[in-house]
Amino acid sequence: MTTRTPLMAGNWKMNLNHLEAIAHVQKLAFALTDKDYDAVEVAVLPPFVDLRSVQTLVDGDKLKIKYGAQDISAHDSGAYTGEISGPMLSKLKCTYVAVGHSERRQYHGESDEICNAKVKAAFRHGITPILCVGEGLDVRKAGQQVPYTLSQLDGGLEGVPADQVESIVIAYEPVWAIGTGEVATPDDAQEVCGAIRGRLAELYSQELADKVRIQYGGSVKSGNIAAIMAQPDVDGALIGGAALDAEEFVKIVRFRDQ
Ligand SMILES: O=C[C@H](O)COP(=O)(O)O
Repeated sequence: MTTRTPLMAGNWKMNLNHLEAIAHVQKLAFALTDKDYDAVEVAVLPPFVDLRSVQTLVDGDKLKIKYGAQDISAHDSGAYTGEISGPMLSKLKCTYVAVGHSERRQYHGESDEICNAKVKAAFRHGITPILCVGEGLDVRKAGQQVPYTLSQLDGGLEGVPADQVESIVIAYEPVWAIGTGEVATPDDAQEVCGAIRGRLAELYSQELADKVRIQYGGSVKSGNIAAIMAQPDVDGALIGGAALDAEEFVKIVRFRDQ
């Protein structure tokens, strides 16, 4: 019997300016009820430039919605033009930060070593990393999705102690399913999410592995979320496109009603 609270996190990617962000979070706040928040943790990951506006709204209206960033610098300060540090995100009271999203790995050359440094930077400043892992189509076609993803997991967690890892969130996002409309089957999601939990048990302990939330991400919508959430090792979703539509995101949060 799991006691893990599902985490539904909307990764807005490079969408919604700060004014649109306010309107969007207001729509979510209007629709979501205490019953929703009791059942599911709800978070949004807006672009950096929206975070102060979202923080002001969440603080001012005492909203239960959580928020976080889409990336974090591995460094805490200094001559790193364009980067945003852990102390800056922590000052904005970010609960979460995505680390190693496949779009960061693909377009910004983020290696497992960089992701590992970013995981450590997040923990250093009291922010929970959502470490993203997952294979591309070539790896999936070769049937190597489990070893490939576990190797990313190992790299991302290198040297991270158990007392931090027990609060981490892992997002399994098969790259071939991101923004393509191609959803992994519930069995595909379970295969890799189950393997991730198994690996956490090997690296740390079964007790720790049972605490860690593992999300699925990749073309999640209200119509497919219930079957994915029915899998024993899937504890939520990292939602891209569908999170930009407030009504659709709320339906995903209410996956139990589907
Ligand atoms: O972070 C979210 C994932 O990349 C999934 O994006 P998507 O729901 O648009 O496929």
